[in-house]
Amino acid sequence: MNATQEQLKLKLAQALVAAFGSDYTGVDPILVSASNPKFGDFQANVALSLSKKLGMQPRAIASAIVEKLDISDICDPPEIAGPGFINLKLQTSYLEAQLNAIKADPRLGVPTAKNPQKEIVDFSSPNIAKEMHVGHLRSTIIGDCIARILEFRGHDVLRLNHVGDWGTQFGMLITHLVDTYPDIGLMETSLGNYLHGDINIGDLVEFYREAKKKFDNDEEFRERSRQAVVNLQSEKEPFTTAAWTLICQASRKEFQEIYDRLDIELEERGESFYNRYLPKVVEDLEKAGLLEENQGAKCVFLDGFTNREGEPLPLIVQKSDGGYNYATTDLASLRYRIQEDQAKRIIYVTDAGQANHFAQFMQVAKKADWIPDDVELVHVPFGLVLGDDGKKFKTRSGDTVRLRDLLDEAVSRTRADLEARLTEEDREETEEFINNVADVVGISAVKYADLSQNRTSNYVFSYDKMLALKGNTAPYMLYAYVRNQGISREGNIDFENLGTDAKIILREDTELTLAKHLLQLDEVISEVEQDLLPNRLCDYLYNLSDKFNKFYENCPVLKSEEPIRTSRLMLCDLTARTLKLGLDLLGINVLERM
Ligand SMILES: NC(=[NH2+])NCCC[C@H](N)C(=O)O
Repeated sequence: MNATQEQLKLKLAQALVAAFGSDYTGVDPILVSASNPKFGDFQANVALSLSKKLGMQPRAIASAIVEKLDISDICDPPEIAGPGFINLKLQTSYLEAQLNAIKADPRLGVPTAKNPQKEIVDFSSPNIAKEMHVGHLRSTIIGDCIARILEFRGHDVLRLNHVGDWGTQFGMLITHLVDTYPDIGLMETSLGNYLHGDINIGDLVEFYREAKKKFDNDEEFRERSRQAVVNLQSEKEPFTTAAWTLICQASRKEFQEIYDRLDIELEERGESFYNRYLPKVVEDLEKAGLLEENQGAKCVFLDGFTNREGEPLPLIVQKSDGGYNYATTDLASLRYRIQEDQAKRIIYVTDAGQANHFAQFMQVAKKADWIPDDVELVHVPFGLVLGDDGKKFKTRSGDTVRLRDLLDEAVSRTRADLEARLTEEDREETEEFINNVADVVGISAVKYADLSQNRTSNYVFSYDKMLALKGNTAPYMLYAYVRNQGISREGNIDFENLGTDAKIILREDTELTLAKHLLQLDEVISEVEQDLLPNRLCDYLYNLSDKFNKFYENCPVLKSEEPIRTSRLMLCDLTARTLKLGLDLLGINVLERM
């Protein structure tokens, strides 16, 4: 609901009380968008719902409300239609005034949140020594977009990378490291301990595979790996800790390359961070009387999760060997984020496959009374990335796709398209220009393809579709911006120094439609802030460029007489700035030329 709607709602509520008395204070006037734009912009349906209570015909109720309704500064005189709808149509002068007010505002009329709060977005979160896969890519893109929108609204956002940097697999990785580089030694320095020697892990995924193979086949290796885990978890054995650090750093370097290319800011606080808080989780669950032993494991039985026999399922928080798991870590991190970070909303962005995990540990935390009433926990699930064949996205040979290769491919295809276009248009551009355009458009296409889908559904990854110049794609949106800028440039006016008498004037229907859409940005952004669906913003921007095109087809801009010429140029400029701001919130940089 935007400011205009809020104002209308308020005035309707006041009219209702004026007409029928204070018993009707707080009654919702049921203001919604008009079911048919022919009838106006909004309709209030309250008269129909009050008919029984008042013992009156809805149309009579509607006219009694309208009689007391003073909205002459916002709308044309209201009309009563059908069984008793109150139809409202925004006045052109009102729309003009609104646009003239936002045109000098860098936030384009989007207010900051009334109650800014601490929000944590837990996203990306790949696992050390494993490949960062397309699922992590989705989490990274969606999480970043959500964080950008919350930041724009003025919230204090903590972007957390909950990397999988802890667990029994590190035993075998450390042992394999020692076996592969027998010459390594420990250096103890004032800045901490590290390993020295000729170490070059190279391909970490391959390294992981080798370690796993030995672990599965060699009892002696397995035993040493177990000892390494014990050493690591005690955090007291410097060599093991240094080896672990080295492995994490190698992975981190690879992740960072991806983050740099995608322009992602993230603070790493991995699972290991919570190691020291794990025993206390179990202790406090015990104190809360929630803990039960089940085949040697400590667990909490869950409501609403049952096995095939219909018996309640347990959430294990400590395994029979004393080890902790993914859920224990999430319980510890949850407490830390509430108590230390003082978060009021914690948003977890992962694939829908983890929905049970989130529902389960959140249920346990609620049972233990660890979640204050003013704290909200939200799992933001997303669907799978599929290949053309409708199966999980893979390379032709059936391997998981490396993100680096995926981004390279998007960029090189963009480059090929661009070069073909340059030849066709007989245009010459520098190598630098071509590189930059290919990079921006290629990366943006990958991001936009992901964000423009309703995240809850699976989506089919297709280079052809995401790179198409037509349709709801990044290249199309970036073009819309460039074209728009081109018109403004040709108009040759200085938007920043237009003077106060330069005003937006709305004459044609297509201008009015565009104007109304431009004024809906704040509503869309607060919707995304609530329901965390970035595709709403993509849809908004796509519709914006569609409405702009219709306006541009219908209304001459550069050839118009003043003051219409300047007014229309200002509409172009506002559209361009709205596109730029919207794309920026999606994590996409615009180009001035392409
Ligand atoms: N707090 C969380 N559990 N965050 C998500 C972690 C994602 C996990 N590392 C994975 O790759 O699936």
